[in-house]
Amino acid sequence: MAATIDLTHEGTVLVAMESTACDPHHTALPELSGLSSITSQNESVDGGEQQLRVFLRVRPFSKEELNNNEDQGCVVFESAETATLHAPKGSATMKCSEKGIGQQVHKFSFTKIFGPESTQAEFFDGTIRSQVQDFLHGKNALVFSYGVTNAGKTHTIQGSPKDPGILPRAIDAVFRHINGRLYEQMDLRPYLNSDVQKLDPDQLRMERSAKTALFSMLKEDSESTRTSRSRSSSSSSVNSLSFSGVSYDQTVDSAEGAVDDVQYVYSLWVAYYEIYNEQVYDLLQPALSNKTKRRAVLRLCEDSAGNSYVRDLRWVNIQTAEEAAKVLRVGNKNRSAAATKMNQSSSRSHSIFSIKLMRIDGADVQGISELSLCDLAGSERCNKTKTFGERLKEAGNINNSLLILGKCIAALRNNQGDRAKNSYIPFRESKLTRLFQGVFCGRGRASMIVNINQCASTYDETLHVMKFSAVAKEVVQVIQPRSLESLAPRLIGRDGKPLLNNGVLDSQAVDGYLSEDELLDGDEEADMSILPQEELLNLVESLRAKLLAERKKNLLQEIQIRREMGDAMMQQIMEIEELHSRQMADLKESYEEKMDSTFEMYKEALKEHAYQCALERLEEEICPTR
Ligand SMILES: Nc1ncnc2c1ncn2[C@@H]1O[C@H](COP(=O)(O)OP(=O)(O)OP(=O)(O)O)[C@@H](O)[C@H]1O
Repeated sequence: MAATIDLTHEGTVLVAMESTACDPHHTALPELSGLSSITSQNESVDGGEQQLRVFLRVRPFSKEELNNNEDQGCVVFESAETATLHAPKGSATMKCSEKGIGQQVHKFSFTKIFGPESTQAEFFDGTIRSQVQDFLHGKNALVFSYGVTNAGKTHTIQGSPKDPGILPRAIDAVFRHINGRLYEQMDLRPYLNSDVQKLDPDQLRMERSAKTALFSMLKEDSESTRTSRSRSSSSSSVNSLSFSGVSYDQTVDSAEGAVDDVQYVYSLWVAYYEIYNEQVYDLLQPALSNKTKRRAVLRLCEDSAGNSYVRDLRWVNIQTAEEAAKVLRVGNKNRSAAATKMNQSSSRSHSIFSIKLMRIDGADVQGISELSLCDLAGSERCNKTKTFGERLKEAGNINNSLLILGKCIAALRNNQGDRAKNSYIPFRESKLTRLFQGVFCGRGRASMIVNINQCASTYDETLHVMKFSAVAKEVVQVIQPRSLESLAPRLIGRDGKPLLNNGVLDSQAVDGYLSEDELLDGDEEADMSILPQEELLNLVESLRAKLLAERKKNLLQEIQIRREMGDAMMQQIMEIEELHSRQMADLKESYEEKMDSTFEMYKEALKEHAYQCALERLEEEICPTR
């Protein structure tokens, strides 16, 4: 079989197959059985280039899907890295190919494919386990799952209590590595993008009580669940997810933890937030008021090095894997409550669970690394969603952020083909891509998980997802080697100014340091409606004054620009006029020359004619005389 893949500049992939001699009902993936080794291809720890790792996970059919005849052999596994999609009858792809547009069969390759029989443990081992190891050694990592609704994204990332996904497994691996070497105080908290804030005793007290309050949200919940459980025996995975069910081969983690980094103790902090309708919400902050259930909108800002971070995001210090599970449960609970309030499905937002790990040596923080797991919203397109009112805005925003993600990936891929080209990458056009920018630009390693189902009814959407992933797989990440200084984060005090750095006051850092307020983006919108009335009036007044001043400035600028443009145009007109009169004079001269020469020609011709006539007349007169 031969196949050609043509990547167009819009980021679409055209795949042409010359033969389709594969069994359309073949879904087993023999090469994948017994998979337990860590994928080591394309790995680089200390900088260098590597391809973006793209993993395909295909979920099994549910009973209802099998009853509804959804199994039409749409997905065929060719090898552990290659799969083909076969358009079923009735799909838009099939209809197009019957009209001679496009192909019925599309072939895609991945870093690794995980078929319907693959277990959660196999998936973790074969995908992000190596990234978790890098994270433990100070590297940043981003994992994001992409696919249509109901394709298995949440199952892959969170899983269920009995069958935990990559997130609980990653946290378990981290605690196994730490192996009791925990920094038990909570006085070093993540700050901005990759700095650390030293909390004073007051702040520490507040931090502790905030953590207790956070976990008490679950207690209330579990009491109400207990009463409701007597009514319904089924409990959702959201409320009962626990990491205790994690079981896999831990020898690698324990061995590595025992050998290196023994001098360090570790402090672990987690945050859980979502991006819905292009607004960032903290999933660990309860609604602002019980009445409106309005949530605070968080701002996306940048530090002095241009790295994005979510301002006022709640970071929670965790001491056990069980505490991390609790944080996840609180976040899931707030997420589903907000979704119910908004009459929205939680799968319409992008949710991000971030883990920050500080390596502490004595009194110094030696390094901080971040692992983020992002469950993207379902990637189905507008025509399939109920596009009215809020839903239209929501669908537009989801599609837009995924579209921008696609554009960024395509631009990254195009730029690497021709480095001189260096075309614009629209990271700033969506919140999601602003957050991912650092990792895509070399501040860590990214992996993409592509989740698909095999249903015939969603074939066209699945094909779209696969095309997206084909572009992503072409991206080569250039990982920046981090110098020793940049490994040590700045330690910030209560006033937001740098404290001691390795025991010495860094005066240069103090001078060059911008406080968080100074770093705020001017163009960033916040949810103003949450401010009290008086503040809003003051804000309106100051904005009005600013607007008037801006208008005046703009008017003066406009007059100046108009004058300059008028002068420039007049100059141009005069030049054109001069050019035209010069051309006219040249033309006149050349026509006069031509006229003179024509006149001379006619004169010669007339002379010749008169001479001939005279000769003829003479001849006639001479003959009779003879
Ligand atoms: N690998 C798998 N093995 C068994 N069941 C799975 C697998 N993947 C997904 N499922 C099941 O399929 C259903 C849909 O999965 P899931 O909720 O994870 O989809 P999703 O892509 O996150 O959807 P949404 O975008 O709506 O959140 C769930 O019932 C889940 O348990």
